Amino acid sequence: MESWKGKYASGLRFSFRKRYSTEKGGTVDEDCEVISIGHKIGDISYVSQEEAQQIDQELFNEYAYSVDQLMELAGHSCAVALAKSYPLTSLKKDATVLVCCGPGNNGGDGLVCARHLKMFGYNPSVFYPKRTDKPLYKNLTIQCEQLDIPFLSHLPKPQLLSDGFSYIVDALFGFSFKGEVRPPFGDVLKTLKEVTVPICSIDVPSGWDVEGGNPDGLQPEFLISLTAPKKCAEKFAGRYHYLGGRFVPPGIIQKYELNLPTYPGTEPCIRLH
Ligand SMILES: NC(=O)C1=CN([C@@H]2O[C@H](COP(=O)(O)OP(=O)(O)OC[C@H]3O[C@@H](n4cnc5c(N)ncnc54)[C@H](OP(=O)(O)O)[C@@H]3O)[C@@H](O)[C@H]2O)[C@@H](O)CC1
Ligand SMILES: [K+]
Repeated sequence: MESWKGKYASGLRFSFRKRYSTEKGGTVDEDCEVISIGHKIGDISYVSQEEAQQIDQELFNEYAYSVDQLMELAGHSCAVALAKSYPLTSLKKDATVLVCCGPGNNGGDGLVCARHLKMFGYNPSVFYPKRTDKPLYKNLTIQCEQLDIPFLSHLPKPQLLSDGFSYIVDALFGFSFKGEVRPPFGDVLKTLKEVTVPICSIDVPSGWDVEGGNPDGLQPEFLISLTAPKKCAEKFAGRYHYLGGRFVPPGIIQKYELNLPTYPGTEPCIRLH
């Protein structure tokens, strides 16, 4: 398992020696290492909502990535992390999965993830209640439809969901979620809270404050943080926490003093715990 334990290779690394005076008048030296200013070794970065949005904008505006590119990498890393956590052989024979997609880019990640899950041999369905007319989302929807991925017209009751799906991917809201949940998503979140199969959240557990979390909200079993974990991820108590979205350039890591683990080999994701 490529689990990560306090090892950092990205960001800036500083070694220095601290000298302390002792009560008896002598001195004691201590070797210290700091990875990225402000973070002690062993600390992983958790970014604020504002930082996440700034990084997002910089990737598009300064680094010239398109949203399609990053969404493809992000959604692919989600599908890989899910396949590692819930291998086909561990699921019921038909390996049915429901992907719930929201109106923004988190929902777009969900559509990409559904497509890759299908390519990996899973049997995804999509629930996508609030669509946009933007070509990117229309294309992602057509790509799924062309793979015979069903789109549900309504969300079944919790019992039916628990009986019908091995796990449910929560791609409703990511780092731009703010305030009280607005319709129709209040009912969706209420239903998801009652299912007994694992909930797997992309980037932020939906309905959680991006920084403060939500002790009364969804309690996912799986979370994949994209780019860098958001502050609310410190409150994640589920079984699988992954980092994905292996596209953060060194300039962003340095500017935002990000302390992130090194992805092993060619992996698009890494398990944090
Ligand atoms: N660079 C990266 O790291 C990359 C990030 N990526 C992904 O993008 C995600 C961020 O996407 P995002 O900015 O589009 O916002 P997201 O969180 O999907 O939600 C916005 C939508 O939610 C709605 N909404 C908000 N609050 C609400 C409420 N209380 N109740 C109801 N609705 C509410 C809001 O509605 P509106 O305010 O417009 O009415 C809007 O429609 C990020 O988490 C990651 O998954 C990757 O794709 C690529 C690389
Ligand atoms: K989510």
